[in-house]
Amino acid sequence: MTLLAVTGLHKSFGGVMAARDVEFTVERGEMLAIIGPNGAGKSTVFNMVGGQLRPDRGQVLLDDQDITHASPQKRFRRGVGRTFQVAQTFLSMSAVENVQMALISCHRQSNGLWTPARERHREKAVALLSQVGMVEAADIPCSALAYGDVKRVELAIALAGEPKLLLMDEPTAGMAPRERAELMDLTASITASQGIGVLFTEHDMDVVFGHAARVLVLLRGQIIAAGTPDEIRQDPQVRRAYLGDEHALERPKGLSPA
Ligand SMILES: Nc1ncnc2c1ncn2[C@@H]1O[C@H](COP(=O)(O)OP(=O)(O)OP(=O)(O)O)[C@@H](O)[C@H]1O
Repeated sequence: MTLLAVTGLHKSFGGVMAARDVEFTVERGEMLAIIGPNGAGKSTVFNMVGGQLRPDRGQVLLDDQDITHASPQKRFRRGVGRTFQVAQTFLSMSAVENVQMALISCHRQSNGLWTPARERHREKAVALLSQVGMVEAADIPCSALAYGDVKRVELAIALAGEPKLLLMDEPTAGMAPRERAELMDLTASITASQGIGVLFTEHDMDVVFGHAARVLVLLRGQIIAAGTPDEIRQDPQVRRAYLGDEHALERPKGLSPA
């Protein structure tokens, strides 16, 4: 069964049609990237899947269940996890405490329990940090970690919710090129092995073409192409959309779409 099925999504802001008739699917273990020039509608589509925006029309199905009008919290409980452009960790808390907090919140145990908070879910939190290669930094405050390491902790936090679908909003923003590839390799191996579907937006074309199984290209709210990275690279309409530069999608680094 398809994990995520989006059909006929429309959203307009006043006279601006930010998304029109957007349709796509994400399978278990698949990484789908949404790309497009600035203002193409990527955030709008992303936020309609995450529940931050309500579509004017259309449907979002997760595991065949209609979540079109569910709140972000309800989607989270159904298995939609999310990471943000700027990492959302508590900087004064250690890496493991951040993951423990996420686990406590997932189990809705914020108060009234006998176990001191610092011990709750510690074992599970350490296991999650180990998955993202951060176990040795478990007791270091996030404020003292390199940004790339904070992003790994954030991935562990997102995994604490045991998502079926992970939404990643520009996951590598602000990171050095090598760290970007490492974070995405890690994400790909964890999500593929656990059958988690990933939907991500990204401006770095190395990340997109190096890590997405499929790519969706938006232009003025509409999908103009969908396919494998190779298919997208060869698509003439996509090439035109990127600055009219036919080599734009071949550049090794730092593509800035129009
Ligand atoms: N809350 C809003 N109110 C009015 N217009 C909006 C709003 N959000 C988005 N838009 C408009 O909808 C269109 C799509 O915007 P969106 O932010 O989804 O694009 P994007 O592809 O994510 O762009 P970027 O790459 O710059 O983040 C743009 O024309 C934008 O100005």
